[in-house]
Amino acid sequence: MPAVTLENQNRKLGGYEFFEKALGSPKYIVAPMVDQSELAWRKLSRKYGAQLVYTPMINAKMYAEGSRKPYREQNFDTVHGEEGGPEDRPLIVQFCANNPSQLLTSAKLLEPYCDAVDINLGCPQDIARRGHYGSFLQDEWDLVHKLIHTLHENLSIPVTAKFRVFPTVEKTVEYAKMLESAGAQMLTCHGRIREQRGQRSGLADWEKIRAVKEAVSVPVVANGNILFHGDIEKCLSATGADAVMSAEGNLYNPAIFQPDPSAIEPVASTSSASQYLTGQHPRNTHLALEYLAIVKSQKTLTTPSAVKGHLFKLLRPALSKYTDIRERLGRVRVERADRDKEGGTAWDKYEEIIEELDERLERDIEAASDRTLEELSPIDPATGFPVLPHWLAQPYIRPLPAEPEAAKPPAQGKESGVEVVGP
Ligand SMILES: Cc1cc2nc3c(=O)[nH]c(=O)nc-3n(C[C@H](O)[C@H](O)[C@H](O)COP(=O)(O)O)c2cc1C
Repeated sequence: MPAVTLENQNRKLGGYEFFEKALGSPKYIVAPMVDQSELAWRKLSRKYGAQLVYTPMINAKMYAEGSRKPYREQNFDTVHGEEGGPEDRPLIVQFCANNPSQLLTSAKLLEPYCDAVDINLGCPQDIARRGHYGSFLQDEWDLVHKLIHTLHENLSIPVTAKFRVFPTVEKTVEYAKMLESAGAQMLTCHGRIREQRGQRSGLADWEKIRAVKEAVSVPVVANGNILFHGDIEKCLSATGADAVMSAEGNLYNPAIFQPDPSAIEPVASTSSASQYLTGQHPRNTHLALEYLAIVKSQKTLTTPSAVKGHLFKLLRPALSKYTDIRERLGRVRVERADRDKEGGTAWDKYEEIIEELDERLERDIEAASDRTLEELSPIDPATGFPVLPHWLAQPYIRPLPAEPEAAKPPAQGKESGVEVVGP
């Protein structure tokens, strides 16, 4: 383990100094997302207003084991200079780990390419239970302390942590204080408990995030319940947090952070869609084509599963109407040879199909040209949220589960829970 040098400790920014000087006081943050917050997506998100982006979670054990070279290449490409390069900053690299020395080995390898290293303490999935990481470390405070403290003592850049809340405010606050005392220089608080996952995701609890923010001195990022642009300010004022982080909202609409300057004044009536239409909702086919152009322009390879995942989420509203296109997109296969060529023929095939979809959307837009966006966005009685026209990027809102946890009214209005499909 490398020694703690005075030079390291002196150079290192902490807390708000780190937040302001190294990160540029970001308010809009894209979450770490396995197979979805990859370089190409980070670039698209930044173009549409994201001010800080996390890498997908990297497994520190596998990354540390140098023999598994493909794992390293697939998870952070240090060869082509794009990942962590000037266009990819500020950037936080996230690891999952349960072994401080493996974590340090991996973090040291990527330290030159990012502004901080984050530890995933929130993943609730079975894979995390089996791998003994994420939210399953919530009961092992000594280990969590050690993971954070090891990076705090030995990296030249700060360590941060992303965690889920506990069932009680008291325990949540105590945990957050422990993370801070271990050396975390920024905390991201996901306002759902470990059991809130999959169909039982329900709502994030912003009051617990507020309690954390009030209890610690380092910057706090609020995560959960951000579906529309308007939710950002609601969240910031309800939690007092320094920034918001979006995962699913960003995947379905990477422009979620951008206000729409032409938006009409929101009407204070719950039956009106206007209160949700204050942000930008670009045409989804345009976003998909823009994303593919980024994928094709890079030397860094994007995994076929990441590309497919993004296209299906972005285009979801349009594909629900044009199911023949959905089937054709689903049939596109990416051969190994494609992946090694620049771009690859599969990306061209996707483009061709999406351009055809775009022509259909163009006709639909023309046919609806005499109607306002609000008129075209009826409220869905099942969710209480508007459904925008199928050509626009928009959140995917699932009805809340009929479980008792969903019966709890949100403290701040009508924010809905979304089913979390990742860690
Ligand atoms: C596709 C996907 C992948 C995710 N992967 C990660 C991950 O790698 N690390 C992590 O800490 N959280 C991960 N998450 C959880 C999100 O970062 C976030 O905490 C959660 O989705 C709640 O935010 P949201 O309500 O904005 O979706 C993932 C979520 C999704 C939807």
